This record gives sequence, C-alpha cells and structure tokens, in this order.
Amino acid sequence: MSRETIPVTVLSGNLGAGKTTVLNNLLNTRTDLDVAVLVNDMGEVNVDAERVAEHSDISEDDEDLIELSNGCICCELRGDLLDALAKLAQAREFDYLIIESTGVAEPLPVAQTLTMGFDQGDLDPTEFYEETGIEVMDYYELDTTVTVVDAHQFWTTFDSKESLMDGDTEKDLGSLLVEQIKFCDVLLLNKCDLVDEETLDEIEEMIEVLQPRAEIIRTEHGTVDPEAIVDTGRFDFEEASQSAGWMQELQEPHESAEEEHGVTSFVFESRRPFHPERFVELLDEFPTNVVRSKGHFWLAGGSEFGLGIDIAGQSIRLEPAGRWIAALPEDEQAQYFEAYPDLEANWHPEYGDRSSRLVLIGTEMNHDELREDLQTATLTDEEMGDDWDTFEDRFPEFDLEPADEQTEATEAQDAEEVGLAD
Ligand SMILES: Nc1nc2c(ncn2[C@@H]2O[C@H](COP(=O)(O)OP(=O)(O)OP(=O)(O)O)[C@@H](O)[C@H]2O)c(=O)[nH]1
Repeated sequence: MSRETIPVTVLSGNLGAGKTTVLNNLLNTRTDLDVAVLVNDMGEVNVDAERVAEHSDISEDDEDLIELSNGCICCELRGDLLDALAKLAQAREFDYLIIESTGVAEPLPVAQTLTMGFDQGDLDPTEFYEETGIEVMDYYELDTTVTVVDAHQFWTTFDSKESLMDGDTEKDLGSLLVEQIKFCDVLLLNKCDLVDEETLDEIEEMIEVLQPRAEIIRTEHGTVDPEAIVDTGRFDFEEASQSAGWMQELQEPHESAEEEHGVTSFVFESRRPFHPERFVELLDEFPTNVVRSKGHFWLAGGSEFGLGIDIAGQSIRLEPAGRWIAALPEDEQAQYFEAYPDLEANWHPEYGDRSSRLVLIGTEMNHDELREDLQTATLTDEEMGDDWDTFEDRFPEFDLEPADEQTEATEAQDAEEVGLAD
C-alpha cells in the first residue's frame, strides 16, 4: 500500500470507556496494514502503553509504539504530539497511525492539531519545528475520529453535568462526555454487555440528538470490525471546521485538563504488600471522585504473582498481572537481569521485584489523603513479620499454571469482574 499521506484514526472517550480495549482488539485483528500507535496517558506512568505492549504484538521498545505521558495531547502536549509524529514519519514507513488519547482529551483540539499543525493561535513553535519546518500535514491526514462511550456509566457521567449547572462555569466530566460525543465520525457504544436493551435504546436516542452525523455501533469488550474505524475516510475537514466549536476553540487559549475539568492524576508506589482485608475495605469505600485507577499491586499472601487492577467508575476488575520475576526459576531470572539492566538497582534483597504501582485519576482528588489511605492499607512494620497467610482474605482466588506453562491467553481468561462488597 502506498500513499502520499498516512491516514490517522483518533480514539477518544471518557476515562475507562474502553479505548485501550478497542485498540488492543484492533491490533490483534489481522489487517494488511502496517500500523503505528501513539498512546497518550495523563499519569507520569503510561499504563495504557504498557497494556498495549502486553496484549498485542507491539512491544514498548518497538518504534511502532510512541508514548506521550504526563499530560494531555489536546492541551499541554499538542507541540509534543506534532514533534513525535513528525519524527516517527521521518524514522520509518508505515501505512496507518492510531492515536489513543487520554480519557480527558477533547477530540476537537486534537483534530485541529493534526489538521493545522502549528498554525493554531496559541501554540508556540517547538525547537524541532523551528529547525526543520516540518508540518504534520506533510505526512498525515486525519481519516476517522472515534469516540468510545461507556454505556454502563453513561447516565452517571452525563448527569454529573447537572450538579454544576448552577452558575458554575467550570467544565466537568459530563460536559466533556458531551463534547466527545458531539465531535466524532464513529461512536462506539461500548460495554453493552452490562446494560439492558431498553437503557441502550434510551442512550442511543440521547446520542443521536447530540450527534446526528456519526455512525453509532454497539460493542462489547471493544470488539469492532476494523473497517468501521480504520481507513473509513469519514473525517471531513471542511465540515468539521465549520462546526460551532472549531472557531471558538481556536480563539480561546487552551487550558490544561486540570484547569478545565479539575482532573488530576498521581501515582502510588509501595514496596510493601497490601493487607488483604484493609485493601478490600478501602476498595469497598473507594472515593467516587477517583474516576479511574489502573496498575498492579502486591497482596500479602500472594507471593507468586502480582494482580492487575482496573477501576472504571463503579466497576473493579482484577486479573493476574504476571509472575513476579523473584518467583521465577533462577535461569529465567538471569534472562530478565540481562534484558533489563535497571532491574538490579530496584531489587529488594528479600522480596525482589514485588511492589505495587497504581495510577489514580480523578476530579478534585485530595492526593495526600488518598496516599495516606493507600499507605495505611499496606502492612505495618509489625505485620511484615507476621504469617501473611493468616490474614483474612476476600480477594478472589486466581490459579496460575506453573511458570513455564503460563500463557497470556490463560491469564486473560482468569480476569474477574468483582464486586468486592458482596
Ligand atoms: N464488562 C465490560 N468491560 C469492559 C468492556 N470494555 C472494556 N471493559 C473493561 O473496562 C475497563 C476499562 O477499559 P480500558 O480499555 O482500559 O478503558 P480506557 O478508555 O482505555 O481507559 P483510560 O485509558 O483510563 O481512559 C477495563 O477493565 C476493561 O477490561 C466491555 O465492553 N464490557
């Protein structure tokens, strides 16, 4: 396949709607396209990029996977986005680009950045651009904008708008959802497995009012025919640039996601395991303004493997996140030490690589308080010396096969949607 410009699909959608799931499904569906991926994440740790690397053929060291972390490509990282794309196109040839934006990204400014390059009112030219003069439009062409909507969380997120209507001009996740719905060529109404038919019809009616133009596709677990979102040719610059928001967006200076939506993120890291009972209690009462949390953690008593955690709104999903390197046979450990030179520096003499790392994203979060709550759910000095198997444990049991027989497929089957409160 050869063309003058590389077509681009941009995936947007609220926090936890299923963008990474859609992307991974797409990458695992064979097409004749050589696809490159750019993943943007709010946190300083790009968990989404890690999950793409884990669940598809693309690895994190691969030049096909570009990560932009610690900010949002619709606001403070617009210049970085342009630089990264220009450098990527210069470095290698590929057929198609997919961009996964953060859950707080507005698709309209992302589309403007891709179609107008540095020619936007408030975007300062970067050093790279000053030196090379390369414009993103020399290489790329926006093909399809896709918004993934979480059907299960739809009304909760949508209604959160009403509480802020009383003269409060600050934008909230509800208005962000509306913006994401309004600006797209294809809308994937995802998580349909969690919602009854009647509710789905109601949601669709509302979406059609907000967005009469887009194709709406109902999906479960992000499964969609690639042809519906890749190389559709649906994005129309003329039409988009005449939309009410386009000019307004160009005239207003961009605020960061934090200023505009009150969204912040932070990373919690610990080299101590979580206490199974206290951590469950914390998750049962998890503050509702933590909209999204993802990462992996170490649970006292679970010395073999880490657990992946994925909280999106009210749903908590846990799955084995792979065996600790410290739990592998010595010859396999040696291979990891060779491949990852940094591993040794972070190796604990007794516990090896066992640790927890969670990214939390939310609105108006009190970082110190949350950090302290999480800290309190890890073992105390005294408990570190106790027999960890005697702690009460309400976490689901996961059986992993012996290390050498373990496959990604069996890990995926082991994922459990949990209601820990039950
Ligand atoms: N039941 C159900 N769960 C889903 C579906 N799609 C995705 N999920 C789960 O929802 C959670 C969030 O999915 P992601 O793909 O990470 O969502 P995202 O939009 O990339 O999230 P952010 O990058 O944080 O904005 C994960 O635990 C998924 O496994 C679905 O259709 N049904």
